[in-house]
Amino acid sequence: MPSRYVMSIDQGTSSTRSILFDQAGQLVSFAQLEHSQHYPRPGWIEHDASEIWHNVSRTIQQALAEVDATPGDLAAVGIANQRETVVVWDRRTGIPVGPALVWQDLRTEQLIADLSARSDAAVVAARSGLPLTSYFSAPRLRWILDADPGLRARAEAGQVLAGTMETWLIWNLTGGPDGGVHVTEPTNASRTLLFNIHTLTWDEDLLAFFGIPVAMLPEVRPSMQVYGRARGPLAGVPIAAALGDQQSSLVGQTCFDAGQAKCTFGTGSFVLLNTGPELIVSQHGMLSTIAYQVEGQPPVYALEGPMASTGSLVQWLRDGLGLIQTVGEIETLAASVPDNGGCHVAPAFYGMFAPRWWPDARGVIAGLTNYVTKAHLARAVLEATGWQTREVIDAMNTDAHHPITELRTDGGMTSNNLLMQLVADAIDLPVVRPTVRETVALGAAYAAGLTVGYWADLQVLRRNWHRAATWLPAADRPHRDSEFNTWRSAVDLTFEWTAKTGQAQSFTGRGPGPV
Ligand SMILES: Nc1ncnc2c1ncn2[C@@H]1O[C@H](COP(=O)(O)OP(=O)(O)O)[C@@H](O)[C@H]1O
Ligand SMILES: O=P(O)(O)OC[C@H](O)CO
Repeated sequence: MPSRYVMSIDQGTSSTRSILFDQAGQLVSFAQLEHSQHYPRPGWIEHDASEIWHNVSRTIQQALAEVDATPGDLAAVGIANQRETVVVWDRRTGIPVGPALVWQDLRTEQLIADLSARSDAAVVAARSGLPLTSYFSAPRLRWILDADPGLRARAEAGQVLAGTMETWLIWNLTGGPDGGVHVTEPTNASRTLLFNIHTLTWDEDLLAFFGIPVAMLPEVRPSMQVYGRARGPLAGVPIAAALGDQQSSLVGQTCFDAGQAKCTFGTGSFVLLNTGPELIVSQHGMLSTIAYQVEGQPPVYALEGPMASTGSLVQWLRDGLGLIQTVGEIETLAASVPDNGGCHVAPAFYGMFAPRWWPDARGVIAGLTNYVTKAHLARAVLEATGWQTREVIDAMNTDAHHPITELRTDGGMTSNNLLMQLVADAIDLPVVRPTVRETVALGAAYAAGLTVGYWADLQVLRRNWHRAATWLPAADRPHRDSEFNTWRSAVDLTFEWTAKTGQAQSFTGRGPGPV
């Protein structure tokens, strides 16, 4: 009997989902488990990699059980994962040597400041396509090595292994200490600061710059390739693709052509623009990254604009301020007023990411009068996501040769129709939501299914994509531009505040200027 499904494992920042998709790209079963977030000190965020692996195993079993499927019903499994989070583990026991350090973790700020001051620091952006910030993996790996005196020697001897989440999961899925395969692929490798995006290899100079022994790093394979066959609950199923979760949603949205773009609006939000075979070096604070690589083919590149604080602000209104009971309530509250009442939110809770890369900036609410109510504040929070998206899209359209003509969207925030309209207004482009919302998981399923021939080609996948709703921009452009400029002035204050007061944990003094 032909295989009925492809499984996708979406290992995200707050939860893990295992999902089965059928040939039409429709979701047929779904299992999800959250894992703990550990905050041992201000700015530190850790995950327990063993808990995550346990959750992966459980959700696989639940997703299969929901439709009475066995591994024999699966053509392949693909993995999409939170990027930049790193874990180091013992090759012989499979036990992590410490917590996984999460992509939002800021503990390496001082290390970054020291490295940035070096005369050879320019090599980092030139080879990796990324600015030297604490967002990416290498400084965290260095921190782990420095924190444990015996660890470097064990790493050099190949006794401990390092990886981002897809590497950890593939190693465990293929047997762990008993023959596990230690691999990564370019979408994840290109987020480490150690990977040369021109040659698609670990870069000797970058390894030396960060002091990372290559012996602990995984082998880099294409994003779409059979890495091995699973053992355990997926026994025998080919593990046929891995993609960083944001690149995975680009694939799930079938943005296969240069000029196609998507934004995933979640805790943070991420715009990716497919730039085709062309590696574009941004002059405006965007990241150059790999979109995906099919086995035997050159990579497809992308420009990316990550925004650190979007959905997390909505959670803050709920949990920090108690202004709403559920995140969904923000829409009704914000829609109860026609505008922001003069108030603007500059969302630098974890610094500002693209296009500014101001790690030390902290949030500002500007324009307060006693006319401003919680409804205005709620509206300003949603607008802040729209304005950040506009900054990113404006930058991409200046850098890229194929301008963005519409934005495909997914992620938890897209259930908010008012937000979708505010984003369309802000970017002055149509915003589209597809019928299948689990596009991160769908992308990894598509990638794995393509590898094993479950789907014939990209054209078949394009036909699976269907528009559920479209928001067109409102006409009042002069008013919009004036509001955007006012918001930008509020964002400028976020840097000035820290510069003048030294309020951040470790103020590095890096601010306005080239990335
Ligand atoms: N109706 C809504 N309006 C605004 N924000 C929302 C809404 N529903 C969910 N969110 C936000 O979306 C985020 C969760 O989205 P999700 O895609 O599941 O995130 P992640 O993958 O980053 O964990 C949360 O930060 C939450 O505040
Ligand atoms: O797991 P998510 O959806 O929060 O995405 C995290 C990103 O991959 C971080 O770069």
